[in-house]
Amino acid sequence: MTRALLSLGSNLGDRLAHLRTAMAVFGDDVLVASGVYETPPWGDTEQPAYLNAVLLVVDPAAAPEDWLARARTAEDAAGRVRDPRRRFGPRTLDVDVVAVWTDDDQPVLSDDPQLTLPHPRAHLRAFVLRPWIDIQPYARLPGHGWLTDLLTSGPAAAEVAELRARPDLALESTT
Ligand SMILES: Nc1ncnc2c1ncn2[C@@H]1O[C@H](COP(=O)(O)OP(=O)(O)OP(=O)(O)O)[C@@H](O)[C@H]1O
Ligand SMILES: Nc1nc2c(c(=O)[nH]1)N=C(CO)CN2
Repeated sequence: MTRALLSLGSNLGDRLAHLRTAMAVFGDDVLVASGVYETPPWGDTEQPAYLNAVLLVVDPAAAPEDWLARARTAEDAAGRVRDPRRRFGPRTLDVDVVAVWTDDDQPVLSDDPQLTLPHPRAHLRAFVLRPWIDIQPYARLPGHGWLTDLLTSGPAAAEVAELRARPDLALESTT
């Protein structure tokens, strides 16, 4: 199992620093990082705006559950506190495994509640699909088709216009 698309989100504290914490945890396995977008809160609207980005990561030795374990490591490193009473509530860092592909480019499918693949809400989220198409214009979200179609006529299409690119907030530090 080698490739994964990860979604990063932060809306508490130093949001960019938290996204960069995730970059650091995945280190050399980051093949491409998207640009950063400022996005209105989805699912639970009474919270601050998020910064969102995605990473395409590659590790020939990583099983799907390894990506999830490393996502949790990144969230913990950013000091995430879980509030079980608030499902889509604010957080320093959220790292979701959007999809995983095998060496021979087959999507990994799973209905395990601990690691559902692809992520069951990815197709509903402009904050995942919009940064993703920047780095993989011809990608498909397994089970949901082309990103181009999802962004133009899928359930998240109307939200795309609410996202704001933040080229001033690069994930990869140039200094
Ligand atoms: N593809 C996936 N990526 C990340 N977590 C997943 C995935 N599939 C299932 N999970 C499980 O979801 C549980 C809740 O994760 P988390 O607290 O990050 O959810 P959330 O961020 O509030 O909601 P969402 O997953 O919709 O962004 C975790 O215990 C994790 O094991
Ligand atoms: N814009 C935006 N909204 C969210 C996000 C996120 O990353 N970005 N993450 C959530 C956690 O499930 C809930 N809502």
